[in-house]
Amino acid sequence: MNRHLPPGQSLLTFPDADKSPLSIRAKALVFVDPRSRRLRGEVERLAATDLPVLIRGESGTGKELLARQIHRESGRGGLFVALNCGALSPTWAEAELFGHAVGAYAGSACSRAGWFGSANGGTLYLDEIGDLPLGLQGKLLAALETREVLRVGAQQPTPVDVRLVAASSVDLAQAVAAGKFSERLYRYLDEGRLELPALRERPGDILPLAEYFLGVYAQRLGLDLPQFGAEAQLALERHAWPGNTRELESVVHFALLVCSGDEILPAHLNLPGAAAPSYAPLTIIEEQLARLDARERAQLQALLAQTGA
Ligand SMILES: Nc1ncnc2c1ncn2[C@@H]1O[C@H](COP(=O)(O)OP(=O)(O)OP(=O)(O)O)[C@@H](O)[C@H]1O
Repeated sequence: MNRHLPPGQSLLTFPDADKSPLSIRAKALVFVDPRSRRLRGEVERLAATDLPVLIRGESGTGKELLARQIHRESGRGGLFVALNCGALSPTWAEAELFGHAVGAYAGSACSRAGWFGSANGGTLYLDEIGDLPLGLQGKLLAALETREVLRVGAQQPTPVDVRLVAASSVDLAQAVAAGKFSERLYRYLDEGRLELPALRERPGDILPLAEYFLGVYAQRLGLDLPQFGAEAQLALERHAWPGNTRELESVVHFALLVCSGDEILPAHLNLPGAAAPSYAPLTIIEEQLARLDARERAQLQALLAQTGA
């Protein structure tokens, strides 16, 4: 694994990853491209402060992994609580985020802390913060600034100490200009800004990430570790990766599953424009043949023989 990684800070492994609440995938951060290495320095600097952080980056670039790293390096003892703002229920968003008191709703026999309260002493990661309803944006800012939260139906505020790390795939400055995002919350978040470039803008990360994922999946699936052939490496480097690191991870996972030898070829990557994989059409043809009667099968086989398939 990581045969081509240069020595030094390129792979940051999490020693206690198995014991931590981090996802099974998040066992390391691969930073090889000069832009990623610069980012690594900014992450270290911001993690040591108590500043809120806004991570801007396309979907699948690794924003959540970066947010987890900020929490890890901050030394905050509480939980890392991750929430996608687009997944909040339109009806219950306030109670989901800020919690509720006993009896706030019919049948609510106990109080709940909500996502915000659950991150007390830790870090609240709000993905796609631009999707947070405008009314809640003001309440979020008030809770962060006063370090108190008023649960739905409560008479008294509850003290909370939460560090916010937010992420957005859209330009929040434009959302502010369009009246869709609170300017005050934007200014609050803008104190700690991290730009996570798209994978195509940090090409030096592509092969190290691919090798890292190959090693992770080979180990997890108990498979021998193949190598990326020179042409496959070129295909990986040439692809534009619209789905960023998440897309690369699934391409590598797929390649490992369909590669039968010890070398991954461009066809195994199944990238648009790459050589057509040899296994898929054959499988489809075999399936089709099995469904036909003897006469149809003979006709199709004759046709295939003519076309050379
Ligand atoms: N530098 C990296 N090193 C190792 N793995 C990475 C790196 N960046 C991203 N990944 C992996 O890529 C996948 C996508 O990352 P993540 O979920 O953090 O992206 P995201 O930007 O938060 O995506 P979304 O915007 O869709 O929520 C995850 O499996 C993550 O572990």
